[in-house]
Amino acid sequence: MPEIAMQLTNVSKRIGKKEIIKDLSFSINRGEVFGFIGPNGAGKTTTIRMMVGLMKITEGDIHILGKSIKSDFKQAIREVGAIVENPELYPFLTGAQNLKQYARMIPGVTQKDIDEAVRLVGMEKALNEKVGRYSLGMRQRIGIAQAILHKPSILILDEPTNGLDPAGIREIRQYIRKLAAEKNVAVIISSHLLSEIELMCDRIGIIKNGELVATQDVRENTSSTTQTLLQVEMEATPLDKALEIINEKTTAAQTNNKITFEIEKEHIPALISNLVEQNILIYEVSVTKSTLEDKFFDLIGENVIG
Ligand SMILES: Nc1ncnc2c1ncn2[C@@H]1O[C@H](COP(=O)(O)OP(=O)(O)OP(=O)(O)O)[C@@H](O)[C@H]1O
Repeated sequence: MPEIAMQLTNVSKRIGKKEIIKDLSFSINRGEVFGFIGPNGAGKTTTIRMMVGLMKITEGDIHILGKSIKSDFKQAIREVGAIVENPELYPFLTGAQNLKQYARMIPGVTQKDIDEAVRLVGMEKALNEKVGRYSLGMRQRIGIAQAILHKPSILILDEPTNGLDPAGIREIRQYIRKLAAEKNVAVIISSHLLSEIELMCDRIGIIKNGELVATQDVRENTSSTTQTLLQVEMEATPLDKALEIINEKTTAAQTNNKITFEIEKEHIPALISNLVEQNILIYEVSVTKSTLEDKFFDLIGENVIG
């Protein structure tokens, strides 16, 4: 049984008369990377601020390893590491000096803990350079190292990929996955760009207008049995004839000379050879996976993918 790291139960937030978060309930397991996705203004930051105790919960509760953030705040928050705004770092100090300085404020943190955090975010090499010379991605990684110095069970990152280039995003992804796998940390990452964090996450929760619209297992979607959209550009062939030729029960749609088949990946070779055997001229074959983005788009009903 996976251990629940964080449980939100009917969490609502009202500011004045405005209901910003509406009855949010979901849980995140240890060792899991959970993407919290939604368009700008959906309520991600508000939810995260409640998760880390920066904002009061109007109704409902959040439990961290079983401890209520409302009634047992100290015990609960001990298990949380977070970067809610940009990590606060001194640009004129080195990465190592920044971490030492920060560690001084946390009782019980040793040099060994610092070294371990540095290893986990892969910052050993640049540790003695001034932070002012770091790339944004490197700063993020030092920020993550800071946030995990006290060995929390949950790491919460609000929009960690904001402003990062693809290489920076790839690096963050790598270290976040490592943290979840090696340290059994539950990682919660918010973003309005699904494409940027899809590959980091085991599961995503989609929020819109303060409500959780859906949660979706990301792994499920990449399994080999997933239906694939196969677009074939061929000489003009009526759809029903094409379907007869390929001898497969599939859903298909036609636009001009292009037919898009929805089939399982393992059936693609047979489909193509059947067409070729019937002397149908094929000009182009391309695969568009039935991606999470399609699902996301269906759920949100607007393009917030970036
Ligand atoms: N203090 C406040 N008073 C009134 N309304 C607020 C307050 N804070 C946030 N809101 C509103 O609550 C909604 C959710 O905001 P929030 O910042 O949580 O969204 P978000 O999903 O994090 O968006 P973004 O990606 O833009 O940061 C928005 O409509 C925002 O205007």
